Amino acid sequence: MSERPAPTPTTETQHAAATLDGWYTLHDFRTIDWTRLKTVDATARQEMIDEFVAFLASLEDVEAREEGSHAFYSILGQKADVVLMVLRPTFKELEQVELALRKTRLYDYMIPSYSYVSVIELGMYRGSGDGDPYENPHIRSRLYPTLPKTAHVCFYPMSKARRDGDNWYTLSMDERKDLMYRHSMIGRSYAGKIQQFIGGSTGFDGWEWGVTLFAEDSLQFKKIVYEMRFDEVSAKYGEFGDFYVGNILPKEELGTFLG
Ligand code: VOV
Repeated sequence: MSERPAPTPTTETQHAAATLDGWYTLHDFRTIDWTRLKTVDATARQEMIDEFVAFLASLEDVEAREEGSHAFYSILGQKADVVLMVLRPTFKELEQVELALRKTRLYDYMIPSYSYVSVIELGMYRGSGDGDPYENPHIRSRLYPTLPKTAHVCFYPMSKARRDGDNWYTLSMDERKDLMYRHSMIGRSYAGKIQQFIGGSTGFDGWEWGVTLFAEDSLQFKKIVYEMRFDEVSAKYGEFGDFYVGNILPKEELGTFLG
C-alpha cells in the first residue's frame, strides 16, 4: 500500500479540510449493444458469458485477499445497462482492471456510457483522534472497504457551489464544520438503511465528489436525497450531476441477463 501523508490539523482559518484518502475508485458504466449481441449464436454467446463470469470471479479473488473491492450492478433507464465499480490501491491497478475488462470478448458488445474516477475520502472536519489514523482499524475499514452487495445502488457526482453569495470555498472552517455536522446527523438517521461511500474527485474528474449509496430498499435513496436537499449544505451549496440507480447483478445471473 502506498504511504499516505499524515492529515494536517485543522485550525479556525479558511483552508481546506484535511482528508484521509483510501482506495482509488473507478465507476465504469457501459451500455450493451443488444442489437449486435442478438446476432451472436448461442454457443459463442455462452462462451462470452463464461469468460466474463471468470473475469468477475478474478475480482472476487482480489476482494477475498482484501487487496481491493468491486460491485457489479445493472442500471435502470437509458443512461447505461451495467456499472462496474472497482476499488484498488493505485491508479495502475485500476488500469489493470480496465485492461482485463477490455480484453474480454463481451467488451466488444459494450459501449462506454460514463465513467468516474475518485478516491475514497474521509473529511477530517472533526479531527481524526489520537495516533496515526491510517493505523486505526475503524478508519481503515472505511478507507479500504469491502463494498456491500445490497440489492440496489445509487451513484451521482456532485460539487459544492462557488457562486457569488453561496461559495463553499470562502466559508470559514468553523462554518463548514457546523454545516457538515448537521449533514452527518441526517446521514446517521439512515444507519442500517443506507451505506455511503464518498469519493473525492477534485483534480480527477468533472465534479468534486462521487457519491455511491447502497441499500436493500431502493426507496431510501429518494428519502435521503430529498431530506438532504432541505439541509443547508445541500440546499445552498450542493450541485448535482446525473443519478444512476440499479440492481445487483450477481455473476450467476449474467447468463439470464444477457441470454
Ligand atoms: C448514509 C448517510 C450519510 C452519512 C452518515 C454521512 C456522513 C458524512 C460525514 C460524517 C461527512 C464528513 C466526514 C467524512 O466522512 O468525510 C460526510 C462528508 C460528505 N458527504 Fe455525507 N453522509 C451520508 C450521506 C451522504 C449523501 C446522501 C450525500 C450526497 C448529498 C446530497 O445532498 O445528496 C453526501 C455527500 C457528502 C459529501 C460530498 C461529503 C464531503 C464533503 C466535504 O466538504 O468534505 N453524504 N458525510
